[in-house]
Amino acid sequence: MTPGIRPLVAGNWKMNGTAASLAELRSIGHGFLGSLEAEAEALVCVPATLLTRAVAALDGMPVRAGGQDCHPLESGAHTGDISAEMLKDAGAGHVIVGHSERRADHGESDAAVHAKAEAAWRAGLIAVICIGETRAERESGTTMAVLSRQIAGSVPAAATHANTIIAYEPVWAIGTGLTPTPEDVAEAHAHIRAELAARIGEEARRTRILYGGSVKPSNAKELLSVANVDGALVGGASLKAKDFLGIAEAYLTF
Ligand SMILES: O=C[C@H](O)COP(=O)(O)O
Repeated sequence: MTPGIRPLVAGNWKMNGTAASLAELRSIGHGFLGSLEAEAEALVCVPATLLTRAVAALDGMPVRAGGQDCHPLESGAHTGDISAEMLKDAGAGHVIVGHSERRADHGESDAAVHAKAEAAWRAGLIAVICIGETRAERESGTTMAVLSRQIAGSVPAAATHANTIIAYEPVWAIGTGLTPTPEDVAEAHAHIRAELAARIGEEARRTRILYGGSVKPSNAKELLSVANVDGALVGGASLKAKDFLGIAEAYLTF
């Protein structure tokens, strides 16, 4: 947690979900009404096929819907791609860019992620920029250097607390049930805050830095209480309302 920063619990449904999943989304929305909405903001980034229906399902509830990727350009001959403007038009408020699965599956470079973050801003979306080291990088002791390189390459210098959220996701912790120790999370988030300050100045103090990677109700309190952890980016556990709400409920205990 960071004094003065309102936490965000964000879900990433990845390539999961059909119309039948909207009931879970509505349960997430209902669950945030009242005491949870007082403590934290909520976002669920759904597949593009569900976005308009997700926005409708969450109408009147304190949970936003977002996208999972965008093309750098506004429109054009790019079969299968979706622009930030299209996500905005569908009702998104946020878009994830540079998730490690996209960096790996689609060869996205830091420069590509940088361009996507600027595209998000152009469309009026908040960019959730993902960074994080692989297992090999962790084991070779280069985690902090990797994070520095990714921030320098992926985060545009015009980033502000209002248009950007950083998500620290150690690649080896995603979907594995493994998590870094609280001490390791603290070290990484403090490093990210310092590197952001060097890049974007004062804005870094108010910019959210989420932790992602095997966050569950059982470890949420330990991870979310770490200094400079301003929320979570949740994959698998965001698919079930009970688990997602169980994670957010950590904020009722601080
Ligand atoms: O975007 C979310 C992350 O990749 C974390 O996924 P996970 O919670 O399934 O480990």
